[in-house]
Amino acid sequence: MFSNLRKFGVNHKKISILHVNNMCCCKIKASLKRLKPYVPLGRSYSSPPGLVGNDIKSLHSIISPPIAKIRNIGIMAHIDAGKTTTTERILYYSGYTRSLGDVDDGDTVTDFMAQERERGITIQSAAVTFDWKGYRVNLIDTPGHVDFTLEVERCLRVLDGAVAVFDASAGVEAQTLTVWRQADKHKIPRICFLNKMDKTGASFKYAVESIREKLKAKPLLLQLPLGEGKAFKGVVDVVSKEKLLWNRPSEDGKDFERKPLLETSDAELLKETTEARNDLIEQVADLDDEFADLVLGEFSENFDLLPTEKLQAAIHRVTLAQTAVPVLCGSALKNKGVQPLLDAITMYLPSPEERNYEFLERVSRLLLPFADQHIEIPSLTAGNIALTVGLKHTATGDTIASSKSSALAAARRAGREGEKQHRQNNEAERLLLAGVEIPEPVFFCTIEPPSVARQPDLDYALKCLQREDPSLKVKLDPDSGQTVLCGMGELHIEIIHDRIKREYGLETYLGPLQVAYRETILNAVRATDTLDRTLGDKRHLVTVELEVKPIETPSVTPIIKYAPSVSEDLPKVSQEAIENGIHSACLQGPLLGSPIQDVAITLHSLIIHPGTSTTMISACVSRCIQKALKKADKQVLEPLMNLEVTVMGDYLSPVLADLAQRRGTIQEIQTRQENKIVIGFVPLAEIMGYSTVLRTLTSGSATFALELCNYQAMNPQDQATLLSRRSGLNQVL
Ligand SMILES: Nc1nc2c(ncn2[C@@H]2O[C@H](COP(=O)(O)OP(=O)(O)OP(=O)(O)O)[C@@H](O)[C@H]2O)c(=O)[nH]1
Repeated sequence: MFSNLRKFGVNHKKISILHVNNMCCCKIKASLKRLKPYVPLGRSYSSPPGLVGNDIKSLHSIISPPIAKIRNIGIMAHIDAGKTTTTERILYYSGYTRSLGDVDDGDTVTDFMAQERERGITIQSAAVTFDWKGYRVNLIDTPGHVDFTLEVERCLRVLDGAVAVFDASAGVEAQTLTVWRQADKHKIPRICFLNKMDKTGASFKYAVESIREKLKAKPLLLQLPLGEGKAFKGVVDVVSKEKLLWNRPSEDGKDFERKPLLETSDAELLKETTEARNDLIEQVADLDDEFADLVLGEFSENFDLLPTEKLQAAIHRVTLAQTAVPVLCGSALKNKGVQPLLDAITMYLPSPEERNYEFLERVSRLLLPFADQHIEIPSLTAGNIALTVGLKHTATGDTIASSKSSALAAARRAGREGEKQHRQNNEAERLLLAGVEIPEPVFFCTIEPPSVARQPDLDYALKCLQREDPSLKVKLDPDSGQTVLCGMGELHIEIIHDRIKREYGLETYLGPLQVAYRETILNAVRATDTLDRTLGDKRHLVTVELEVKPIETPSVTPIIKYAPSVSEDLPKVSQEAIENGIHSACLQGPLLGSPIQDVAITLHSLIIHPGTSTTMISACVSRCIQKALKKADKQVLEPLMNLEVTVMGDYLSPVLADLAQRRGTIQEIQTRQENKIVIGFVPLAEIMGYSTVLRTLTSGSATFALELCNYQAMNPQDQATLLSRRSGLNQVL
């Protein structure tokens, strides 16, 4: 079957012009190597629906469904909420797999990287495509761990909708807030799935309240649970007033009963559901004028007569407008509630045509993703998600346009809009996908190849990994010449190290993991410098006078200003040379060699002897800034993390005592059933290896989430300790 497909790909050399909204979302690098017709790992897979023999018609129908029937969605959540398990059930019920994968057994489809299977977590997003009741769903499972936030963001920008999965016993957790904010930024319509309803402590009411309070979202309760914790056996569909019970003997949850609620047998439940439905109708009518007219007109006397389809259509519009979020519940692990979630995805989340993209592209090779398997396809219509290979210069966050001129035009328009700081005209937004916001790395360490001869191999591996993951930064230490890896967290760097070994066959050595500090100054200083060199028969002479001063508003890059006398007739090349000099000087502060931030630099005077090279101008400016910085009162800034620890009440005291020793600040302690949620801040330097300590302190019962809050000034005592500790290390780095 697959060989037929490939033959088809080859016979259709004329590659179609494509209208796609993004081509390079996931795992492109791996695709060529992994184009295998058979699936390893002993899992049983069904053929992608519709692919029978060499029936080209059916092939067309699977690769080109009508755009209204396409759903591009992501699954997002806090770590361990159950995204991968839910995805596994989705793939099974849609007929994509023939057996149920299990995160805990390490045999899921979407967590296919070795590191993901070993650790039971998602690291890289995986895309899969399946059909459900005549709809094509392109689904991306995104990671929940905070170290991989960028991976989530790069996916969100190509999605038309998302399912936010929650642990129903925990409600909204720290990372849920982060991904929710990211989805807000990309204006992604969402539905919520309260998973783990079978877990002891699961509470539908509590989880819904936390969505309302913490996410400031309006939940639309489309279902009510039938039982909670061990008693959870199904759901009530509030829209259609039916009960859905998974009490059949079949273990896999494929078969379930769907029955209308009856006055005779379910009087109490029917009453409760009718009330919930009436509330839902009122809520939707409040948000949608078209529906309000209908409800207030024909059906004002009796909401029961309101047709289900009308209510569903209104919920779809409200979801698309992002004025409310539908909420469903279930237990992916116990195989309950996943099919209604699939129905809701197709019914309430938008198709690409409802999301207003306009794209035109030409690419040489197209692949349809099935997690780590890929099938070559000849063409694709607008609104789909597919992969392309062989792009040498693109990196995560790029938008591919049809031609250089249209890309330039789009970039110009986007630039103009950026300058205006408002977006009344949405044109650029439609032409350019929002770039990903790359978080600043907070950790770094040196990395060395097994031998000097393998340095080029290491450089190549790091270059490829960086294109895939821009939150990984690589730099060269100017003093030692060593390669330095900068990443989002301990786990992030560990995984990169592991990938270099597995995917590029290089056994590298990592130096100790260090916190990425920053530096600033506390007072304004002026400095003058002259550089006078004769190289060959040419004299290079520059004299610079400048001022460096601290600024209130945080700014990672220096603010550059010119005194009027300098700016008058400064040639563009000299200006570029000056700015290069400023930027390079600010990369290495005088205290720790860390980047300088929150400063403004004013150039007061500049005398350039004719014939002086731009390199010499940059060098003189850079040296003058270094001189000024040395004279100033200096301050180390350290990364401060938002910390949320979930701990059983009995273990609260040792956790608090430990945090006090780590220079932690506690903001709030909340109660969530029998758990305490400790919310506060802690300097990153104090929290390295925290998971092991927390496990010991709480007998493994606590979990925590960390996220960069900001960079804050260290107090003089801590700064002095750090400087004396690092003075030896600075010789090396
Ligand atoms: N009780 C219960 N456990 C569940 C349920 N769904 C998932 N789990 C368990 O929760 C753990 C995490 O599940 P995953 O599916 O890996 O969660 P995830 O959100 O994909 O995790 P990351 O990808 O690492 O963010 C596993 O041990 C699952 O077996 C559920 O419905 N009920």
